[in-house]
Amino acid sequence: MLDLQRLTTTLWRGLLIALSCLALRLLAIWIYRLTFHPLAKYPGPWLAKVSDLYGAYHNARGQLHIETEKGHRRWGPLIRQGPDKLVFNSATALHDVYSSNEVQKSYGYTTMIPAPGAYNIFTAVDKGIHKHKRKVLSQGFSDQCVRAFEPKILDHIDIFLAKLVGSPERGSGDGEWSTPANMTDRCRHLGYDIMGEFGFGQSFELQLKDDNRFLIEAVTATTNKAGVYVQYPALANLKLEKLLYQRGLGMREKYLQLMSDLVRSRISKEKDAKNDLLYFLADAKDPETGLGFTEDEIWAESRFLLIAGADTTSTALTTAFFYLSAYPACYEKLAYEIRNTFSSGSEIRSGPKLAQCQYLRACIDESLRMSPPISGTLWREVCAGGHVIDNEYVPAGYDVGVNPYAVHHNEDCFPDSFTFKPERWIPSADNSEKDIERARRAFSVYSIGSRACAGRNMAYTELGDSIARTMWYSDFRRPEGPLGVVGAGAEGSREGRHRVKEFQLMEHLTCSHDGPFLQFCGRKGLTDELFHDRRAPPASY
Ligand code: HEM
Repeated sequence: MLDLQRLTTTLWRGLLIALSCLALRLLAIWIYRLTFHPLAKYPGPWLAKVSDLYGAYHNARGQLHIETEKGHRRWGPLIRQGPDKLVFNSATALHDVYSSNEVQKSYGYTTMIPAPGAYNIFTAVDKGIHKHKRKVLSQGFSDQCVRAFEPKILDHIDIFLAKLVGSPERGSGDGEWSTPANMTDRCRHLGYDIMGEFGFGQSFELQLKDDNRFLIEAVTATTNKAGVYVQYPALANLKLEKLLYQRGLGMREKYLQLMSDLVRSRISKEKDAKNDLLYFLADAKDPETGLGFTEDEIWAESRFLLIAGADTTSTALTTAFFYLSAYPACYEKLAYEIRNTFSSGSEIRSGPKLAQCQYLRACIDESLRMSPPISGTLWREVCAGGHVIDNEYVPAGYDVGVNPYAVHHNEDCFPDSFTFKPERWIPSADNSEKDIERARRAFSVYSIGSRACAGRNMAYTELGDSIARTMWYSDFRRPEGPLGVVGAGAEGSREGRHRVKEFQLMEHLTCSHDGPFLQFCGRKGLTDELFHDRRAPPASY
């Protein structure tokens, strides 16, 4: 009995000593990080200086972009946002970081690798591996490939519009408005269907039926988890997703199965059956080395491409609908441009007429500036020898970056930055070429340099066609009442969520959002061609 008591006391003592040692070690690390650490002199939130928990916590809550923007306003253009991380806020820093050879993608990206060696173009930190992947994949993103694919994009957009307008009768222009539709859902379904076809030669048919709509929840769970681990890579070892994203991860199994079936069935088809991305992945070779992709690599790329292409573009489209419905003068100006440039809806496709719609392009860029679909800092690690960023020397081994949301709301680059002003992208008496050049230099929605977005051609084609065709065939507006403000900031909310004309993004790796709800009304005599061959669009919404 006495022995048992003694044993318990010894165990408790041991535990207490172990905990005290751990606490002391942590304290010593924190004191070091706050005082002697090479980045100790930089300002920033206290928690960020001592631990990456700061970034993980705010990312999990979808608000790290907002905290970063607020941080710059409080502490200036250079802040410490993790024990080993610096975030800058200027156009010069943007170019110094992302166009430089002295940095590489940060270690955090490797937490997204599903199995050792299974890199994709996005997660490959090694510059040589990336270069090979980029060369092979870029062939599938060429202008020529996107143009060849455009008729498919247009088919999906016409389904999107037919379902929004609802019926050909509503195209009578008699002011009968559709029931409000949540544009987050509609644009996601459109974006995934287009990407299914572009990537794998097969639509997921999210617009038409709900069988595969679980994909969106599965991808969201994946990006939410990845967003946290990129901020705090050590957390990946704890496998917290089993606790935090249980439902989404259940969906993930179904998603992996669906993707795996898709990839297998596509690979087994004739190689040149269609010019989709899988064709390039399966068959194209690096023009210099003659090397292609293995089946594992194809698998890793296709999973990434779905997220890269569908999630981002659908957020961009939703955002454009939000701002156009929030700024009636911009809506009118765009409607005028589209309705006076084309003579029929089917004429709206890439070509000289669409290219001449400069207000359309300005609206797209301004939406992307206001609410970038990738709003988080894209961390880069400084390579051996260190690197000078915006006149600041950063030693090797530290992570650096510029936050797209913050730099897009830097008043030196974008005056009146929280107002949607497409005019800032167009030369005029009030807006010189120099002003536009300054804005362009700080525009980082697709990032810049060798790791910049490979699919921006495709994104602009999808966005331009969707918005122009919507403006051609229909009018849209926000409904009265509470539905009319879904997705907007609210007065009285915490700072950063308080702007009623700003679309609210929850930043993870890509972004989640809700709304806006919109009503549609077909333009008189114009919607018949939309409903041609689809008299009864399935009423599955
Ligand atoms: C508005 C829509 C889009 C936005 C805002 C966007 C943004 C970005 C950004 C910021 C990056 C750099 C990521 C990093 O450095 O970690 C990126 C990379 C990439 N994006 Fe996009 N993207 C969009 C659409 C697309 C589309 C439609 C595709 C494909 C069909 C695509 C394919 C890629 C690929 C392959 C990369 C990796 C490039 C590399 O590392 O070499 N993106 N994108």
